[in-house]
Amino acid sequence: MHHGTTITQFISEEQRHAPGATGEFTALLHDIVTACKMISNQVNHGALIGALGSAGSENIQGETQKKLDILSNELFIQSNEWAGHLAAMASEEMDDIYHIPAQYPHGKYLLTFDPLDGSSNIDVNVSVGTIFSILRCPGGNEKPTMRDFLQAGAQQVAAGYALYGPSTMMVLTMGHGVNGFTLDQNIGEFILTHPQMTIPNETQEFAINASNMRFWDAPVKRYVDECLAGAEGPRGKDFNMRWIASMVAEVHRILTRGGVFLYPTDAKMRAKGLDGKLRLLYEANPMAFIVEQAGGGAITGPERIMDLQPSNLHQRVPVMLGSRSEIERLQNYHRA
Ligand SMILES: O=P(O)(O)OC[C@H]1O[C@](O)(COP(=O)(O)O)[C@@H](O)[C@@H]1O
Ligand SMILES: [Mg+2]
Ligand SMILES: [Mg+2]
Repeated sequence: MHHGTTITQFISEEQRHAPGATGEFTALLHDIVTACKMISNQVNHGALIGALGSAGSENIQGETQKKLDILSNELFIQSNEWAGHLAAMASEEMDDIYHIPAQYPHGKYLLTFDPLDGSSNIDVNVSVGTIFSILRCPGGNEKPTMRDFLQAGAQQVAAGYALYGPSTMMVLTMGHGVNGFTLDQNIGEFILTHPQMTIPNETQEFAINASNMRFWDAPVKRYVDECLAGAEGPRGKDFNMRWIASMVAEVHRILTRGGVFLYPTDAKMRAKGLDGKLRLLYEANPMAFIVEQAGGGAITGPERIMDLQPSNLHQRVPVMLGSRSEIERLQNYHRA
């Protein structure tokens, strides 16, 4: 019986055609895959291993950390620090960059990650995920600094996410389209189940946290109002709405059946000195890379996310992503 293509086979096959590939990148992705399998295992066991609930601490963004946020962060580090592919790492759950300990060899890549995205959903047993992005380290691997991480999203070498839902999936781009893999728990391997994922251009589904409606800027208000007006409104069609509060699950839905996801900035955030909710380096950029590689668009409102020059590690940005024609419309509304 043919079991299908494993993620390891898939990555190795792609790298075989990459000029100058040393195997370092392939090995790095392998370690990331292993980390996600370990996190999947912890998330699946939930209350059985006492993993639910809050850890009683806060991250640099002032958000309460869940036990599984911290555990996932540790698993990601342990799995990726030893092999010599990385110069440094950065994570939502760590204030500063993580230097590779001196006893391990250093490599040429940088890894940023959100170890557990949507963690407010953990205790209610709704889908969560892991998001990651791989960059080259421009300053060499001897003394990487925070500045090495401040690269536009367009510089990403690869990006992906793991989704811990009814099944565990890994969705990956290495800059040649987007492919999805499903974890076969019996053999412990991700198998290619969703080759060449693409986002339909048109859609009738949007996702936004409407509890913030009274704080929205005019272009966002206009867009949502027009969707809500349905067949009788200017759009001439009815729209459906979803809000999971796990960006990974929202992006996965959009990759599967189209749609748009909006987490805009608003008056309430600006009053707190924030530019958005989602983080540029380990949420917005990797998701923008995946969405664009699947034929969709990803903007802040007026600008393409992957063109932004980051100014700090935990920078937040407004995010609008999904079906291309809707993203173009939203961009036009923001530029009008
Ligand atoms: O709770 P809100 O305001 O609806 O925000 C939901 C958003 O927050 C996030 O959960 C942020 O990620 P973290 O859980 O990693 O902090 C996104 O995944 C999601 O889209
Ligand atoms: Mg997150
Ligand atoms: Mg998180």
